Amino acid sequence: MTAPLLEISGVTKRFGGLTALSDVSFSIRQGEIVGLIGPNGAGKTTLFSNLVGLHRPTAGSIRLDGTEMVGLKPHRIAAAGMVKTFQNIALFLDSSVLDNVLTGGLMRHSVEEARALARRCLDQVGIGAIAAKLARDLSFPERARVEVARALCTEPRILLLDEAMAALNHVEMDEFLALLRRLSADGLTLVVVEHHMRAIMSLCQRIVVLNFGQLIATGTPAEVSRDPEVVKAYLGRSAGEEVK
Ligand SMILES: Nc1ncnc2c1ncn2[C@@H]1O[C@H](COP(=O)(O)OP(=O)(O)OP(=O)(O)O)[C@@H](O)[C@H]1O
Repeated sequence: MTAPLLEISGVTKRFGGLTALSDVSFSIRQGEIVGLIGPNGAGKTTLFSNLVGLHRPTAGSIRLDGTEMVGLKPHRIAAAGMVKTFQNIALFLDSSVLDNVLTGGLMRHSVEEARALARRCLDQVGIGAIAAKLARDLSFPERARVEVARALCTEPRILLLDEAMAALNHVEMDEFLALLRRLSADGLTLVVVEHHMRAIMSLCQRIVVLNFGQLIATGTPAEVSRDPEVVKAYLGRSAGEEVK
């Protein structure tokens, strides 16, 4: 058994009197696709923010390939190989797709190298043809892909996707899922927060369920979808489909 790529141990996050995450522990192996689900307010976004250094956990440890990430600034964590895409896609609207994506590469590369890398990342996500388009003119599916390309331009080992499929219809979502499967096949480790249950269940090998900041279940999609506590907290309300 190889050591986990990401090891989350006893992570607690309090905002004043509110405990958004309570002693959360789980680990992720290299190459896995893990889904993170739970009702609104369960702590999913807070966990992502703690993982990438936007928030510092009140307690606990986050080890990436054995190295402690707690206390590091987001750019150091990104340089170590862990980045997230954003729930509300924050692109530079008056810049081209290529310029938006190359910002991800400037951490390690010169502008020229970052531009070449950005072109490869755009090709990787299937939108090389729209490199010159302004971000403000993009469709939702294009935006979702640009956001992934920008994250890929940081050359991550593990990519956290925060509701990247929220604005997509079913056909667009299936195309996006195919992209994520390709990235996974290329060796990228993925953690996906998503309310679309069909997407999560078909994509992920393993699912972690949060409720009121606590980890209440982890297992394969089949295991968690028949876990009585998960059904009560989350799935029961959705009849197995989209929840919001
Ligand atoms: N910066 C903050 N200050 C205070 N409370 C916060 C902050 N960020 C999150 N919270 C609270 O922490 C809890 C967890 O919120 P979080 O956004 O992580 O949940 P979530 O599972 O991502 O929900 P959703 O599915 O709605 O995005 C909520 O009660 C939320 O109000």
